[in-house]
Amino acid sequence: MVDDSGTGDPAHGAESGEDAPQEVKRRLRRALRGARRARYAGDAGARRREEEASRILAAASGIVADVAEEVARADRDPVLVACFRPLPTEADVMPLARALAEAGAGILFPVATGGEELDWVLWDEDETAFAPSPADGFGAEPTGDRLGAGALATTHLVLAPALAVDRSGTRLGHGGGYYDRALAPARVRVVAVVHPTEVLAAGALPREGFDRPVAEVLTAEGLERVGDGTGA
Ligand SMILES: Nc1nc2c(c(=O)[nH]1)N(C=O)[C@@H](CNc1ccc(C(=O)N[C@@H](CCC(=O)O)C(=O)O)cc1)CN2
Ligand SMILES: Nc1ncnc2c1ncn2[C@@H]1O[C@H](COP(=O)(O)OP(=O)(O)OP(=O)(O)O)[C@@H](O)[C@H]1O
Repeated sequence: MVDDSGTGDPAHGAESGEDAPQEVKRRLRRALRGARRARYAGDAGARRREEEASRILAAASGIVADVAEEVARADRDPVLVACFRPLPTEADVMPLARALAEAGAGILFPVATGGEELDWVLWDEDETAFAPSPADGFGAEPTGDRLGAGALATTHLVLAPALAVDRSGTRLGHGGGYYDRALAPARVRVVAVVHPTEVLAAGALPREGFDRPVAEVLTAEGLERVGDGTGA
């Protein structure tokens, strides 16, 4: 039934497109990106980010211990962890990536394919060069053999970038849908990594059918379970 009452019924706004989830997400992304630039751009922002990177590493000690245990248990293929090469105003996960590599994990980074999917490259700290991605907005990405778009299905853990996460487990990314697509077929522990102010109240972010919830969120303030902690 079409609501033409003009009374402010939420269904009315949804039907006219005003509060469609994609529109709400767009507005939230704009605000969150602005807040990120204000807090993390420039010299003072870079210092804040660097100081937070060591606290992110400390907060992730349980993750590093879990991965080290998995490495000790696994007697065959390498234990893989997907990470991301942070853009200058994203939370800096590189010290954590190095710690996970030292614990014996193989670290994957996403690369653009030119299409709707991401591909994944295995990182070697001493050998792998990062070069600017040919795709807009992707930042630097590693050069090297590509493992294929399905690589997350074989990972032990995915550290996912986000602009924000809410306490029901909904993750808001940059809007490409890349992580939602990559995670759709993968039953894997997903930990989003964001700045402390980007962990929002449950329900603050709209969730659509294809949005893949996360089980945990990692910030400089700690590692927090969100939703029911299973990523459901
Ligand atoms: N460090 C890092 N690497 C990453 C990601 C990330 O979020 N962080 N990605 C995570 O997926 C992928 C790249 N993400 C991208 C996501 C969207 C757009 C993009 O062009 N977005 C549009 C629409 C944004 C909007 O609707 O607000 C745009 O900016 O015009 C580009 C890259 C892979 N690598
Ligand atoms: N599993 C999927 N299969 C096909 N298309 C998808 C899937 N998931 C998301 N999309 C498409 O991607 C678009 C962007 O999704 P969304 O706004 O949730 O991105 P995001 O989660 O912020 O971005 P990202 O995952 O790259 O960080 C959606 O409008 C949808 O059309």
